[in-house]
Amino acid sequence: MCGIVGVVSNAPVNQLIYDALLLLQHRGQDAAGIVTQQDCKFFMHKAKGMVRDVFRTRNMRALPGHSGLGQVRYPTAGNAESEEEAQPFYVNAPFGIVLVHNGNLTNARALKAELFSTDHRHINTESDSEVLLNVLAHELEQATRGSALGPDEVFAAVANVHRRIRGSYAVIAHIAGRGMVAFRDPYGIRPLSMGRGADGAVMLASETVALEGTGHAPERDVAPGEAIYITLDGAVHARQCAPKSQLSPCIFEYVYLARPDSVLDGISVYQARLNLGETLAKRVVSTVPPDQIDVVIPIPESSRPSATELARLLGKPYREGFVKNRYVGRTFIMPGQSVRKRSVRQKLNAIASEFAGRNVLLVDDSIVRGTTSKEIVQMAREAGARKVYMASAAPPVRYPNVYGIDMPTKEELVAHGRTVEEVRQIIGADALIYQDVDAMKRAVGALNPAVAGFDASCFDGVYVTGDITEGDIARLNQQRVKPGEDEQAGSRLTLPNAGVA
Ligand SMILES: O=P(O)(O)OC[C@H]1O[C@H](OP(=O)(O)OP(=O)(O)O)[C@H](O)[C@@H]1O
Ligand SMILES: NC(=O)CC[C@H](N)C(=O)O
Ligand SMILES: [Mg+2]
Repeated sequence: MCGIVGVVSNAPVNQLIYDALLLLQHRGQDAAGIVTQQDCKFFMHKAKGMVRDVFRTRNMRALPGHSGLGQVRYPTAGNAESEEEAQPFYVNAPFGIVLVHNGNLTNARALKAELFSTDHRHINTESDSEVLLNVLAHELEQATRGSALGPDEVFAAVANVHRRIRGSYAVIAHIAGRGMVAFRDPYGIRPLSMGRGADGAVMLASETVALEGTGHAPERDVAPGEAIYITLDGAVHARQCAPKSQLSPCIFEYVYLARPDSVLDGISVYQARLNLGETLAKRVVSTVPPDQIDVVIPIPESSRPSATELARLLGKPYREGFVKNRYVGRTFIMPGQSVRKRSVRQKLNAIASEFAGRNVLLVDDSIVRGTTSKEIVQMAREAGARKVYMASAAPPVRYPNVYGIDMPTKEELVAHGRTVEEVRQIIGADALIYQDVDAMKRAVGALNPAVAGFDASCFDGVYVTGDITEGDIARLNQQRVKPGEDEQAGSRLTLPNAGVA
């Protein structure tokens, strides 16, 4: 996951995009970028780092114009270390296009070869998003041979993009001097919503929190397979561009990725987490007799809604036993296991009085590598807890994700190939209670009957696009550039980071 935003307005948009990116920071902490457009020229600044660190006043001043895009990156393809892979990406022909992408293409390598041999396009990074931009550019070029660029040509191009690319993609692209096009993959794996400001500005963003937080009333989601084309005068055109589509969003958005105050595809993330707490309560009761639990303690931040509901249903006090250092980011989306491990202790500290002599039920939204739960169980014991039970609002994470969550190999997942009892021993808890896969799908799905199903592949190994083999998973992992490898690769041309204008 990454966070993306695009806006067409009749006033300067640089601050608006910055504010929206701050509201999407939880979706990507590695790099950030903004591009604006004025008089058919793009102005861009992007770099590694969090939004606050990437943009200084001088950078903001150099982003004029009434339309633009932004992105916060959480790398899941290519090279996490590379500044060049920060988004937006730019291509000069046809028209001049910039693009931001949330998701992960599963056929990027084959497309890269095809782009070179057939379309004669050169890709200069390892990023799947640069591949995606070039496919779109090629298809726009084809669609406008002999005709001017209008909604029909844009939609024809997007239809061909759907034909060529595989995987997950929520995309916003800006065509210089013309308009902005947004589209989602035919399963709607990654989210994308549209809203409108009182002044008529149209904004697209990964989550409704970015719309609301910048004064844009959420209007609707971009449908799976649909494309929306907004011309620079603010006129909105929409068309279904995929031959077949079926709304199957990534369930991990509701479990962990999205902010609880967002509504994605008609489902309140907060309510989804409450529901998960409710179904988890039933599992807890059948595993640990309630009279053996003194207190329910959440592991901040994402588990709080589930933990409150769980405590309420068990009739147990809900207490804050861990305090989060708000200046440390989300640990799961940090690159590299050693930094993640160090960050858990930097991020969370126990309030000893909440643990001393008590049987505590710790609640987290999910256990992925087990980094957090292992540390936390130990911290609870060090703080004097008598018994430490652990409950996860999500089922065991057993399979790699190929759609934009950084879980590339099964070996790194603590529950892969292990029984619940084996995981319990590893994290050192006195009991471990996981959510059930079907119960999770029912708990979230009940909130919008229009959702056909979910991509829950990291829990059940069923990949919603239906075309993923073990070999694909291994190949996708191999294609990622690990820290340190890029320097050895050596000869890649380094282009300037900013200022395509
Ligand atoms: O088993 P692990 O590999 O440790 O991953 C799971 C943990 O990571 C996430 O927390 P994170 O600190 O990223 O964010 P949060 O503050 O939103 O909970 C998630 O909420 C779990 O606590
Ligand atoms: N998680 C994402 O959405 C990442 C987008 C893209 N695959 C990248 O790695 O930059
Ligand atoms: Mg957490």
